Amino acid sequence: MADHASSAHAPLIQVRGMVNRFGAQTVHEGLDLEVRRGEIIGVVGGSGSGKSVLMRSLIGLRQPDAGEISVLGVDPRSDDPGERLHLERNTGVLFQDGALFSSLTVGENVQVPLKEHHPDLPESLRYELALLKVRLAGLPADALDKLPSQLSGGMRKRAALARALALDPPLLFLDEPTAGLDPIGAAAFDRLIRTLQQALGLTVFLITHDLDTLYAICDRVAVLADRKVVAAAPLDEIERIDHPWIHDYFHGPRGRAAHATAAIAEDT
Ligand SMILES: Nc1ncnc2c1ncn2[C@@H]1O[C@H](COP(=O)(O)OP(=O)(O)OP(=O)(O)O)[C@@H](O)[C@H]1O
Repeated sequence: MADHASSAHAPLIQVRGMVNRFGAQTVHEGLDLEVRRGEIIGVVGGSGSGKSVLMRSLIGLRQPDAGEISVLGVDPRSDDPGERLHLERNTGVLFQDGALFSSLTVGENVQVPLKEHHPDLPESLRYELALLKVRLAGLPADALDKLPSQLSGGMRKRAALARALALDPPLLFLDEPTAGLDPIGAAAFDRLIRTLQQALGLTVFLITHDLDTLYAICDRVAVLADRKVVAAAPLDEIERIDHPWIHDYFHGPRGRAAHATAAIAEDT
């Protein structure tokens, strides 16, 4: 494992010159990105700009065509089983659709990573840990014994978050966590992520289309356009960048509304 992973100041994620192609289509061409320890970085970009492909490359589900990636000091596609295990144990992932096992209860879903990585844990302790994560994700204890189909969309997201937190990972990947939630549910989920990030010292890589989320909880925003990250900076800096997609996104009607909501939230 690379030594720089242990340095408190080293970026937790570093991408250099990444290329991703599907046949004749080039999705990323020379993409660079750094994610700093302890930040929530919001990743935005038009539909098809390659946000999910970027995330899949970072969690080792896709081998980029070129470039260097380091996540927690290791290459996510390393052949070394120890390095792969290190990544699996230290990253939590919340996929867009939650990706819960539909035939397992919420409690059993949360216990899946515990069983896989800590098979020697007594069953009673595994149950207690699952209960803790479910409560941490803001669900009532009785959600533990329910099937995902018996929960609302917002509760399913929380259950998936509980599973992502099962192994106490320092790094969390969230793909559109508030998609499909009503504005009040989305704002509550944003607050939950911020609270957990602060309480647990998490680093969060968060793909979103939700401008309210960006204004509410992101420390920096990375903008994907033109097949790369065209800017990664705090929102106030991003808003001032002269780029057509950034301008349309942040200064269109939805951008103005989100800005106004954030200003009101700050005043109250
Ligand atoms: N497995 C695949 N095979 C072929 N093309 C793919 C594959 N995965 C992604 N792509 C293409 O790569 C491009 C980027 O996809 P990606 O899902 O990363 O976009 P996105 O920015 O996450 O979009 P959205 O905001 O709509 O979710 C798209 O044009 C998509 O069709």
